[in-house]
Amino acid sequence: LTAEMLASGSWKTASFKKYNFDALGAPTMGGALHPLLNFREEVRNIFLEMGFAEMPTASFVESSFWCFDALFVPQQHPARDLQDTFYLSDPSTSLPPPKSYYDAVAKVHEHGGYGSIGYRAPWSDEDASKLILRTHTTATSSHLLREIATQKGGFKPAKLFSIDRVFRNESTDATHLAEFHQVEGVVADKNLTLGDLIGFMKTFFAKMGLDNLRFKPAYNPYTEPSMEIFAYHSASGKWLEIGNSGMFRPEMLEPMGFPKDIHVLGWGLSLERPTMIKYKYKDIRTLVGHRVNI
Ligand SMILES: COC[C@@H]1[C@H](c2ccc(C#Cc3ccccc3)cc2)[C@@H]2CN(C(=O)Nc3ccc(OC4CC4)cc3)C[C@@H](O)[C@@H](O)CN12
Repeated sequence: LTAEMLASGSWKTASFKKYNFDALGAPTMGGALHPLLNFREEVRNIFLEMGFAEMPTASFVESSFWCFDALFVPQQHPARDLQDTFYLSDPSTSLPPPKSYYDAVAKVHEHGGYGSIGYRAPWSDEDASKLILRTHTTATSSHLLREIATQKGGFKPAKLFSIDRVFRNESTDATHLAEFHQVEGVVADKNLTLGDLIGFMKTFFAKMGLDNLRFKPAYNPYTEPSMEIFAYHSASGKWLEIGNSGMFRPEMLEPMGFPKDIHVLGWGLSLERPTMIKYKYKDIRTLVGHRVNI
């Protein structure tokens, strides 16, 4: 039956086969979650079943103060250079946090304190106020930790996680983009030890199917001791670097207002690296939709 037959009236004399009401319609292609968002849900569920609460990570823009200074990252640190960090031009600066906290951070950088000799370099208010695209979700952790340390009713233990986009001014290639999703777990409680950090990571990574872990001493400005984490990946038969971790330093926690016996541990990894391995992507740019001439 066509439009012409209807218009000309020839349908009246035409013979048609019996209408098959049982015929199936054309198969419709159902939608699917993007692999990255699929894996993000898997990681979110791992944290939730470990009793962690999700941090509010909506601010991609942060001040250098919260992304670096509050974390005791020195103002001369190369990570703060233009080739590693995206700086905003308009607006280019932010308002400082409450003066008492700001001054405590400036003091520990310039003169030390809490057993630390500090960086003994002149503090720059201008550097601390510069607005950037956050280079790690640890910037959000520093906001939340400050809130926990100063909340009404005093400190209460916390288990927090974040999974969101971070931005680094890096050249792109098959495994690096100028942005990626960082996954971060943070625990604040009385007298936490390195053993607790290792225990949390063993539980977390075991839920990702990584049981055989090794830890290697590393350096972060905001954690001491710090460790890189490696896992034996049976599918590839290789040891893979799967993240970084450490115990946040007193030079960061005490200016925030934490009592001396409250320790904070943290660990982090990316979302893209495991997703690429799980879904067998060779090039990260095909994972996130950049046009790639492979
Ligand atoms: C600029 O690079 C940063 C990113 C990203 C990363 C590194 C460190 C942190 C952190 C942290 C931290 C430290 C202390 C306290 C709080 C947070 C977060 C993300 C991954 C971290 N990495 C990473 O994700 N690797 C990884 C993770 C899981 C995985 O699972 C597969 C099924 C087997 C495979 C690989 C390690 C490397 O890929 C590394 O080369 C790239 N790293």
